[in-house]
Amino acid sequence: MIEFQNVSKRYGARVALDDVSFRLDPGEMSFLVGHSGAGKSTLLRQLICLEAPTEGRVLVGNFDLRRLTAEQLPIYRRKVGVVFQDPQLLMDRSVYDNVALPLQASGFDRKAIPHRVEAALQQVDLSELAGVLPTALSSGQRQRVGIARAVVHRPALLLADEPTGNLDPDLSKKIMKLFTQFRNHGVTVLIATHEQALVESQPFRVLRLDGGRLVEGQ
Ligand SMILES: Nc1ncnc2c1ncn2[C@@H]1O[C@H](COP(=O)(O)OP(=O)(O)OP(=O)(O)O)[C@@H](O)[C@H]1O
Repeated sequence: MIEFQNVSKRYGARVALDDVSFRLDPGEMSFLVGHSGAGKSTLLRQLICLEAPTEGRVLVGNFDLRRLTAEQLPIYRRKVGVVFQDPQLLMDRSVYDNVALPLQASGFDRKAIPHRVEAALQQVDLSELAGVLPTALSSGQRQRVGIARAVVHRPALLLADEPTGNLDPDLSKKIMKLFTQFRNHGVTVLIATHEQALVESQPFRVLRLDGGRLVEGQ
């Protein structure tokens, strides 16, 4: 599903990723760990095509990210769901509207949108709160809205950057359970996190970056 081939990323003289190679199989779930500044977010940015590597190649499914055309980029992006530490919801729009937004923006069949949004909200156990504003939600609920928004396109790949960073341990476990459920439906999941206890409590592969080098999990 994902293959990094000798990927390096430099910002001027600063090396953020240094000759990183690994593969993730379809439906595999893994953690991306490492100290602050180790290169976790940089690695995720290559997968979202926010940046290109300085050297090396990133393959995702049938896509070689270096060779994506302008027409292929939005098609690729719809195959990738992204969850951030702060879900950055639109506070003046309902939960439903927040989750519907990516579908509306991509020109998804309008008649099919309600069904898709309801299915995504059901997956994160928020169906009953579809009509409320995010201001009325707890931080754990807001994060679940962010996850519903990330999966509403039914992506094959789900990336998360510190998705439990603002949550207490019980809520973190609940979020992890959701990721595991997506994995059980065949989604490839890669979660960048600082939370060692969370990583140790789960049976998944660990990719560890240290100063931009992949030192564990290749
Ligand atoms: N746009 C940029 N311009 C210059 N340097 C950058 C840029 N983005 C990242 N870096 C540098 O690349 C290195 C890796 O940063 P990155 O944000 O990927 O680490 P991280 O492991 O995600 O850290 P954290 O856990 O603190 O988010 C760091 O030295 C960082 O300062």
